[in-house]
Order: sequence, then structure tokens, then C-alpha cells
Amino acid sequence: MQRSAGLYGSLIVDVADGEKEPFHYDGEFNLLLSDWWHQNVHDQEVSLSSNPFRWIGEPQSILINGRGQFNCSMAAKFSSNSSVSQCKFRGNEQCAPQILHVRPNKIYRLRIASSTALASLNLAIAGHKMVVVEADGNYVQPFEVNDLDIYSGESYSVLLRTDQIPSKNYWISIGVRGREPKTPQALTILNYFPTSASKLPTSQPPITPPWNDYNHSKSFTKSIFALMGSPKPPKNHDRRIILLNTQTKVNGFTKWSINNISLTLPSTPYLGSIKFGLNHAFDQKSPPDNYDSNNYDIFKPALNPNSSYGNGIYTINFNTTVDVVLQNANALAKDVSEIHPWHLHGHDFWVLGYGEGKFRDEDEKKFNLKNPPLRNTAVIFPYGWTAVRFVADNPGVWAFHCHIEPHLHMGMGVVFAEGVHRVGQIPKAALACGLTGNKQN
Ligand SMILES: O=C1O[C@H]([C@@H](O)CO)C(O)=C1O
Repeated sequence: MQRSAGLYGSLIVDVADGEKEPFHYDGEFNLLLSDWWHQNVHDQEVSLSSNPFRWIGEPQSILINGRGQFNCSMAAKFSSNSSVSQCKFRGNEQCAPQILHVRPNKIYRLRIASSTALASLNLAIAGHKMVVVEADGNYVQPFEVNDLDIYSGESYSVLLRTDQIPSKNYWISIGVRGREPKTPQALTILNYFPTSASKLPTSQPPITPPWNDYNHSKSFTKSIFALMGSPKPPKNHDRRIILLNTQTKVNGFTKWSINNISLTLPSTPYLGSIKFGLNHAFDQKSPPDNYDSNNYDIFKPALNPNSSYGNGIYTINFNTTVDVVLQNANALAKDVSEIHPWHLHGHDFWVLGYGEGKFRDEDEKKFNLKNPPLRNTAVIFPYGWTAVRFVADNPGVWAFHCHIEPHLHMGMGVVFAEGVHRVGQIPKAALACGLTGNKQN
């Protein structure tokens, strides 16, 4: 859970020398979004690993570039009984929001990334529309939105045209989606030159869509298509893996499981144990490629909620094409199914489609093979499925997991390995623990 303790940052990859981006902009901002708890991360881990289970709850603040407020909502300035004086920022306080200073009639690129531990977010800028042009480092067919959903692990570029009255400033607001929010919106200001940055916007901050308006989320997510000319997926797959996502119990402890296995990472890193053939370093039996879909009702809590721990891996033949269908289901409590953003290491995948209910073989006919977006994170909606396709062309061992930190801690992930014998020398630091601690390459 290091991410929720603050271990994150952004890497911006520029286009190669001599290449041009397929859009123009005059300036850019980097907005790295995260969530923040007052309880320290070790206590959170203990709570999550306890029986009875104690959930970490919703974050106390949403942070923009590491800065946020608590008990001092800037929006309070707009309520009639607010003690306005408490909330004045000079701009140099640690928690003062980073203000976006812009010039009128220009185009700005906002690079927005979410490294939240839990929260799904929605970002809106009062009075302005945004044009989405890039998702997870891949260009998309530009489309215009009033607000943008972003799940943990995702990143977007949007173009913002500063075409509003420049004698005013405008709120940028970020609120929680997908879980009943108990966290105030994060706020900052779009400041037009030459207006003073301390002049407060005259209109209210944009209101986040209702947390459970999943149609709003789906309509955004399903508007994302690859830019024309982007690499297309292979027409067929060599293997299909269906991963049922369930909240389960292992020996009375609350866990998340994939095809009834809750991932517990071994103490020896996989790469070294596979390369050196250390067969006892992790379960040699592969986890299943499917679940008992004929007899499992995804709309109800499981009849038998018990699962087991495991750390076996999916070994994928090198250079083959794999479809993964992520199947959501009901959690332990009745009528609860949550959002999970799944993130793949080492590859981009094409998002071929989303569906409601249980995935059936005939759903494959509806896959988008024409212009599916290439991404590294894809969300599953409550009681729905999401299908992704990737080519296993990157030798190594790769995690594929729910990017919600407490969920991964509770076992919500799988491990893929491909072409490990092609991996060259493994750096010593990557072998420094477990059974490979004394291995020389
Ligand atoms: O993993 C989770 O546990 C809680 C809840 O299901 C049990 O308290 C919650 O909201 C999660 O996302």
C-alpha cells in the first residue's frame, strides 16, 4: 500500500524527435490526482488484514499534485454561514491549491492522471468544455466533454480552450464517483490573465454527477476510441481467460478473489524463481482460465463465499494473443457490486467491449475490432464485464490487478508470465530477497 502513503509521481513521455503530436496546444499543466487518509497506511493494512475485517472508509481529502485541504473547503465560501476568513490562501501554504494561470484564447493541454488508492474521480471546469485526445499514453479520437471520469491508474490528456470571459476566474472541481462520497470535492482555480488569482469565481464550483449515475460513467468510457491510424488488434485470439471478480472469505478473513483464488504474493520475486527453476517458490499449478459460469449467479452474494489463497501464475505462450474477460459480480453484501479499475503491467491492451450481466460466448460478436482504444487500465462496472485483448510479446512476469490499493492488498490480482527464458540478466537488486537472495546471474 505504498501508493496511499505517497509513493507516486508522473512520468511524461515526449514524442520522439522529429515527430509531431496530432493536435496543437500553447501550454500545458500536469494534474496528478490522489486521495488521502489521516490513518497511517500501516494501521490501514492491519485493519484490512484483521478478523473481524475493518474497512479503511472513504478518504478525508482529494489531493491535486499532493495538495489538498481538510475542514476548510474553499467551496464553503459560497455557503451563507461559512467562516470565510478561515479559508483564505496566500498561495504559499503547503495546502494551498496549485492555481492554473492561463492566458485568454489559447489552448492548454491538461495531463490528468489518477494515482488514488481508492477513489474514482470526476473532474470538471466551470464554464469550459474539454476535448479528450489521449488516454493512458495512446491517442484517441478527440471527443468533447463537460466533465471527465478518471479511475485509479488511468491518465488522460484533454485540450482546454480558454474562451471564456477573461475578467473572471473559474473553479476546477474534482469529486468522488462510484462509491457514496464522504470526501469533499477538491477545488482549484483557473485564473485568466490579467485577472488577479485571488479574485474568487462568481459561479459555484461544478457539481460532480451523482456517485451512482453509472450511465453517465458508461457513456464517458464508451466514447473512447482509438485515433484513426492507431495499431489494430489481431483478428483472433489464441486463448481466452475469464476472470470472475468476487469478494470472498478465506478462513474467516475478508478477501477479494479471482476465479476463487485470492492472490498472496510469494516472498521470492517470480522473475528469479522462474528463471532459476525454483519450483517450490510459488504454486506450480496454474489458476483456472474460467469459473463455473453455468452455476454461478453474479447478481447474488455467492452461495459459498469461501475461497483460498494462491500465488500460481498464468503462463502465456510467447507472442500469442490473449483475451481476458473481467467478470464483475455481487460482493459479500446483498445488492452491492463495485467498480474496479484493472491495470496491466508490461503491455497495453485493446479494450474490445463492455457488457451488462454475465459474459456469454456470443458477446464476442459485438467486440470492437475496428477502433478499440489501446490502454493499460480498464474499468469493470457493477454487475458487468469488460473484455480486453493483448499480445504477449514482452518477456517477463507481469501483474494484472485491481488498481484500488486495499483491494490488491486483499488479493485482487493475477500474474501473467511470458517468454521468461528470453529475459537477459536480471539486476541483482531484483533478486535480493527470498530464495533468490544469494543467486548470482
Ligand atoms: O473491499 C471492500 O470492503 C468494503 C466492504 O465491502 C466491506 O466492509 C468495501 O466497501 C470495499 O470496497
